Amino acid sequence: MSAPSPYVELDRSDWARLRENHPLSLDAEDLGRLRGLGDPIDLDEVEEVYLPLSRLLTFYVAGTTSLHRVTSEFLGENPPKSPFVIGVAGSVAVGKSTTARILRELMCRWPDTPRVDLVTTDGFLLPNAVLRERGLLQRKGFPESYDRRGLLRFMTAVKSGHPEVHAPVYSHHTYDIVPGEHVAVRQPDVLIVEGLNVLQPSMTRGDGRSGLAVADFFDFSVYVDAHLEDIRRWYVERFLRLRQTSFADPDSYFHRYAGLSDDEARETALDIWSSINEPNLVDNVLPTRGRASLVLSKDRDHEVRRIRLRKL
Ligand SMILES: Nc1ncnc2c1ncn2[C@@H]1O[C@H](COP(=O)(O)OP(=O)(O)O)[C@@H](O)[C@H]1O
Ligand SMILES: CC(C)(COP(=O)(O)O)[C@@H](O)C(=O)NCCC(=O)O
Repeated sequence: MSAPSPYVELDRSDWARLRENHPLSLDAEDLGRLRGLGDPIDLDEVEEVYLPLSRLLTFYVAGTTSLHRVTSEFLGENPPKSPFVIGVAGSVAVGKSTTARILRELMCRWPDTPRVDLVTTDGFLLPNAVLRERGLLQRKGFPESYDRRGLLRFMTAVKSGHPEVHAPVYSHHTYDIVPGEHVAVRQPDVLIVEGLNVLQPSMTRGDGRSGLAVADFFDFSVYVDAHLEDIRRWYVERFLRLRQTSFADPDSYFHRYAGLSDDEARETALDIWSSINEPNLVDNVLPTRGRASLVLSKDRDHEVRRIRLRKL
């Protein structure tokens, strides 16, 4: 007998059947807008992987809403509407942002969840000046490089049904927090929170914190998974592509990399990958995979091949 697991595992074709003939309402143009740089996702994948997931999520939203109603009736309260919160986790360069954007687009087309907001946790990174002061500039993306208390306060306010909650904004272009800018979250039906570390357990009690973690506010979570060697390759390929796009702009923090030859760019990307992103993946991100409600496993071509859904 195989070891008991809280997950049920399906291959893509079995999972795809769970779509139950629900029509796909996205077209190639929508997908072009949602796809991240270098992500080859096609409409078949949206139809076979993300459409069944959005259908499952509508059931979860309904179930969670009734559960909240029961609690409110028990307490004799009439609390403000609390959004259904979905966390999307995984490595740098695995394609979390594409997953999050597609989920958003599909979920807002279901009748019960027309308002879906998306927030990325990079807005809660500490500004470069603070990272520098704390000796953390080479640790961007590690749990300690975030304003974790700020992120927790944000989640608590959103979940409490606060009419308007603000999140700071990060720019990949300037590689820093954008001063004075924010995104506003105004009581959506669903909030998707995407980021490397969203499934991290709470900070230790010794830090004098509440013991709560961002993930405690999730109603559902997705971990986007792939083999480390594949993600490393995707990171390097994206870095090579960024030379022609983002890095080409003189205002880009990475502009100094725009003129690198292919070999030099590959070497630089591998250096950043192996000194920052791979250790963070191995030490902090991957260990949280077992906390996700759903794990999407990609093959070497970026295609989702296997789906694990938590049933316990
Ligand atoms: N240096 C960069 N300049 C511009 N955009 C970037 C840069 N690095 C990453 N991005 C973009 O930021 C988004 C998030 O990237 P990342 O954190 O690696 O997560 P993922 O690839 O899993 O979505 C992606 O859409 C990616 O294309
Ligand atoms: C901004 C990030 C830390 C991701 O943040 P997230 O939204 O996942 O919290 C990451 O994309 C990043 O830029 N890492 C720094 C190392 C690098 O340039 O690859």
